[in-house]
Amino acid sequence: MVLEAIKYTPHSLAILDQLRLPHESVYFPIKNSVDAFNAIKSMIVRGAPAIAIVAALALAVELANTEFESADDVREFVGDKLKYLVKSRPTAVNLSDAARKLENLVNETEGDAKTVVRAYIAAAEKMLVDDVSDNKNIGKNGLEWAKKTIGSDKFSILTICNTGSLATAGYGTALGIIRSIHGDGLLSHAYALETRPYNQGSRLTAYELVHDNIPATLITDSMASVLLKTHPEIKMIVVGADRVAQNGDTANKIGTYQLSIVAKHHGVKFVVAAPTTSIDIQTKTGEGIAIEQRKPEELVTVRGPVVDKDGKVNKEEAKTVHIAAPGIGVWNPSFDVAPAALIDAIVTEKGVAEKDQNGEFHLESFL
Ligand SMILES: CSC[C@H]1O[C@H](OP(=O)(O)O)[C@H](O)[C@@H]1O
Repeated sequence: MVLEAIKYTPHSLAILDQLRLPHESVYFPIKNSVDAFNAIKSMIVRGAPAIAIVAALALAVELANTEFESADDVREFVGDKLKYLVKSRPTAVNLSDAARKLENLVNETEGDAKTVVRAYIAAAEKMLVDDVSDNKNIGKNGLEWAKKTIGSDKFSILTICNTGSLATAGYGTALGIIRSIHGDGLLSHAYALETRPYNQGSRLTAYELVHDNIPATLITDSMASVLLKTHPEIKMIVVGADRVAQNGDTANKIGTYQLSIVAKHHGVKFVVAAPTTSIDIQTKTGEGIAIEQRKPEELVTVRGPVVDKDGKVNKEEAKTVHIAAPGIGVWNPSFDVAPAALIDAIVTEKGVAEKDQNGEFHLESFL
């Protein structure tokens, strides 16, 4: 069975509720832009490519179920809804990139209201299809780069957060590279960071690795340094991206920056996997990337199914528990920035970006 975060048919959209994974697999209906905004904001769906696609398709469903007097009414409606959806999460560029492309499309499409609606829906549906093929190309390009750079012996890989089928339309980006390296017989073992505080690693990446029967081990974020020190077979850290600046600085899940430092110290390749829709050529460096601050409750509470006295997980009963001293201050940035200087390669669907002899990336050639 293929893992599907997004279920779409013309006029209807449902997303896998990622707040209930890994213990429950429940699809959540999305009828319009408000449903999509709330699902993205609350992280029922998350992952830079996935939130862009869900936003685009939610508006497609809403348009298909709305009557318009004129083409200009459609254009105004689409513009307003996309501006609203972009506000749901600020750091990942995929959402604002998709919104810009879709707004331009409807403004450039001539004809009556139904023609403009049809053009929007076709473009949104193409994003869903293109994302999966882009991810498979990222996987292929990452595998070829690994063979060239690391060699043809089996090796192990460490990753953070969730960058798989649950963060995209399918296959994944960084986890897509792990899938491709595993599929080629070159993967010895995958290590997944639990990725506090939202636990995308322990809840989502672990779920995908078990689903695909990929040999893997879950570790806490604090174990990453000593794991590299004691496991020389780990030759690569591969991470996703929420926004890659023009110079290659990359915003990704909180904890990524320190992995780039640890990788450098231990001589491990640090690789970013990102579709070109994650590259923001207008933002010159990582200094220009807005970092989303999330609410303290995500750090001081944990929700999950109750484990009864004999260790059995009771999926019928979920509880939220408080795990910090009441009254303590909380800092909860959702992302940080790995500097281009510590990144060995940025793997896209169009090829692999590496730094020139001056230590500079040239990402514009991939757009
Ligand atoms: C291919 S997913 C990219 C990116 O999105 C995730 O963030 P979040 O789970 O908060 O949406 C994480 O940073 C992934 O690396």
